[in-house]
Amino acid sequence: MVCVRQSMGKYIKLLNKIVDKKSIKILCVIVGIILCIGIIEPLVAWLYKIFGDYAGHFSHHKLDKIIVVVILYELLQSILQIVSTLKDHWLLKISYKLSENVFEHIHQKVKKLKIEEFENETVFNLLERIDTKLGDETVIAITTLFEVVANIISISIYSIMLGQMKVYFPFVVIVSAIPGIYLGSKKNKCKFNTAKEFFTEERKKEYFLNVVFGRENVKDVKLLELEKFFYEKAKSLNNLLTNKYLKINKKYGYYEIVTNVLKYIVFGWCMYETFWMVYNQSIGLGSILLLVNVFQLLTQELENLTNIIKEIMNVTWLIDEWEGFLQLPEKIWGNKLLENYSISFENVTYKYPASLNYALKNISVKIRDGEKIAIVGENGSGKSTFINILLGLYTVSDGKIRIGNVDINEISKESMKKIVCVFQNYIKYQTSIEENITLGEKKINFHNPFIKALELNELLNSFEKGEKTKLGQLEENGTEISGGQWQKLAISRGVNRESKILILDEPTASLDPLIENKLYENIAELCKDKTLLLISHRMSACRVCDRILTFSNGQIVENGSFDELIERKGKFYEMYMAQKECY
Ligand SMILES: Nc1ncnc2c1ncn2[C@@H]1O[C@H](COP(=O)(O)OP(=O)(O)OP(=O)(O)O)[C@@H](O)[C@H]1O
Repeated sequence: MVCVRQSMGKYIKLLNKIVDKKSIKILCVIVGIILCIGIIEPLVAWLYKIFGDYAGHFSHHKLDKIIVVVILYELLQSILQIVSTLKDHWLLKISYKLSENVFEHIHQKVKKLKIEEFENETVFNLLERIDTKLGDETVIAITTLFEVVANIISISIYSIMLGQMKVYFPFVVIVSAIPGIYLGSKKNKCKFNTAKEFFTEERKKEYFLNVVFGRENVKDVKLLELEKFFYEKAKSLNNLLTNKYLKINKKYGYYEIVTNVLKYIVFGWCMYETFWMVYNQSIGLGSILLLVNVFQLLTQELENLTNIIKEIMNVTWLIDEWEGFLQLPEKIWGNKLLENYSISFENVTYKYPASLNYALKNISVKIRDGEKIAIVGENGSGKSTFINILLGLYTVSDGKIRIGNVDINEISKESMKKIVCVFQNYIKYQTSIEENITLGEKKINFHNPFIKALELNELLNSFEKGEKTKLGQLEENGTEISGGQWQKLAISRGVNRESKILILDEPTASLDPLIENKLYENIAELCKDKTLLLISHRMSACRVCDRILTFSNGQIVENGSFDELIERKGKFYEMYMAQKECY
């Protein structure tokens, strides 16, 4: 009882969050319809009994009454049909509305979540489960919740009907259904827990299937004949999951057979009693029809009740997860606006939440506002981590970071937005070229010197629909573009936004040498009003920067101009010479 009260409490809390004024109106209409159905259904069964009684003692002068009963029966059936159709329509409407509200809540929370939370697998699973299930489950549970009322009305009316034959009939029928209801809820909980426990396996299975069937992987998969390799992986995970669910079904299947047998023994007994009453003429023939009908309907209503309880419990368990999700730490922004964008790292040390090793160790560096800095180093030396921290994506606990002399944790979101980064693994958005660059913000600035240097205009002119050209394979008439062209769009996206610090992580890896050269030669002019941080594995490109920071094993091991580092003959010189020898 306490458990049910708690479930209802949580449930109402969730409803409070997601039900708005418009949904309340729709819900009222649905409740009205459901109540109508709850009353009409037993009436139909009652008319069926009256018809049976008249048919049992047929005489011509009862014909008009029989006709009235048949007409009423038909009338109620058609009304039932109409209100059922209306119910489906309104249910669909409320489903869309509530799903929208749930997703809005999820979206708002995800927006505020700290990025570190996405590193944790449990949180990631939780997010995905809530995202994909909570909307649907809540809607089902809300609508079924109102059906409880209709159910109880129907069950009460059917019980009164049965009780008129023998007082204990409704009692034994309901009691015989209780073990089934109990087992149903246990089986459901077991399935839910299994789904939760094996969520990672389910996700892996989907991933492997996507590798085999995904359009974006087709070249690799076909060329290397990877179908069998990945399909086998998906198959073995699928077998594991199927076996788990089969085991649950098998276990509860035996119990279900026993409870069903019990139910039909009770029905047999009621039938036997009814036959005797008809035989003794204490009740009419219609009562047999009523018993068959009502037993069927009553057990059906009780089963519905089980399903409703199941849905409510499903949501209750999801609500627990939802509450856990709402408790996840949010990124807290400061309120200070920046006047300049000089950067200072003092003894900054950082370790990713999921890692045992430090990605950055005791980093101290100062960068003046407007300086052009190249960041170099071996793979895994900490360059991207340095950038991620500067962008405020990850929070450091050891050391101090200041931008414009303000602690990074106190800077407003508005000011932090002026630090723009074009990541090495940029996203290829499956939208139009224009949207790829603007992402819903201001228009493409074709006067931007960077965009001019990238020859974006020439690229757009090569397509019939220019910037409106749809990219990717989501749409039938989507256009596929080359790797270098995608990179041009990614850089344009970054430089089209107003920035004070521009970070380019391996920006020219896919660009042709002519464009690349044009960018590097003019970099000082292109970024004249801002700080530039350029991560590059092309040592010669670093020549255009004021200073070079060489990262090694999470530390800055060199800090100086191109000429100074060449002269020093250290790590940078070693990497530079290694590349030079290839030419
Ligand atoms: N999300 C993460 N979780 C755990 N460890 C990470 C994560 N990202 C990076 N690392 C680790 O942190 C260290 C620094 O990685 P980082 O990405 O900063 O290197 P990088 O210098 O940018 O390398 P590359 O030149 O290959 O891009 C590496 O040892 C890497 O394995």
